Amino acid sequence: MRYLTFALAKGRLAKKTMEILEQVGYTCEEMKDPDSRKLIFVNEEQKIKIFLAKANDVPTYVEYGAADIGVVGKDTILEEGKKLYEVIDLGFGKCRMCVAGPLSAKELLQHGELIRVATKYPNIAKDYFYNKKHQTVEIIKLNGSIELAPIVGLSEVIVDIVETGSTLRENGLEVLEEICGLSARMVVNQVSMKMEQERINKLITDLREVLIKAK
Ligand SMILES: Nc1ncnc2c1ncn2[C@@H]1O[C@H](COP(=O)(O)OP(=O)(O)OP(=O)(O)O)[C@@H](O)[C@H]1O
Ligand SMILES: O=P(O)(O)OC[C@H]1O[C@H](OP(=O)(O)OP(=O)(O)O)[C@H](O)[C@@H]1O
Repeated sequence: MRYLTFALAKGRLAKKTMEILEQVGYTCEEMKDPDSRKLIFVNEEQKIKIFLAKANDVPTYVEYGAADIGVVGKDTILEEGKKLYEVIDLGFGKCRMCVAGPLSAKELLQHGELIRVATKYPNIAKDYFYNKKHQTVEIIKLNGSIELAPIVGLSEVIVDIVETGSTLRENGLEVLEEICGLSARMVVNQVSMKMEQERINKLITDLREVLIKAK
């Protein structure tokens, strides 16, 4: 039997991802060592390999088939636009992709003004403003602390993730428009879906059962 390889997003989603995989019987004890610098873990018995990668890179590993399966946020899937199958909404890592800014920017948005939009997600922002709202905007790519942009005058609004809303609140910003809801998803390589149909379908069925029981 060939190894089934999982690419998991490190960071916020990693712990819950490992927990849910354990609930369907996939384990990698070695991964739990916090001091380990090892990048990939093998479970010989279960014929699986698991590696943690930067969230943005997970769709790339899965598209090229370096991983059969990936677990990553819907925001990353939308932003990366890779060819893969999205098979399950895992229900954790829930948050929203929003346009946010000071309340005064609401009018600029409503009047379709040529505004500057700072974001870590240029493709999601372009799709929203160009294709859905038919509004011309200038997109400015940033890599973090996006909420700073309207405060220091880099942009009028931002497109970013909102979970509890604390970061916006503490910086005098508000949700101005909601783009979409987000959560962790399982994605599958298109060839693996055919070649490893039986094992992957069983994994999907088992995950669905775990998710239903947890409700
Ligand atoms: N409050 C939140 N902020 C950011 N992401 C969140 C939040 N809540 C849930 N998520 C989800 O968790 C995923 C991973 O977030 P995480 O911060 O670990 O990665 P990242 O944003 O790629 O990290 P970084 O670029 O800082 O390394 C996001 O892609 C998103 O789907
Ligand atoms: O609504 P909240 O619960 O406040 O969460 C949202 C914030 O969390 C994320 O930032 P992160 O912590 O990943 O840091 P970053 O800005 O450096 O990406 C996101 O980009 C928001 O800034």
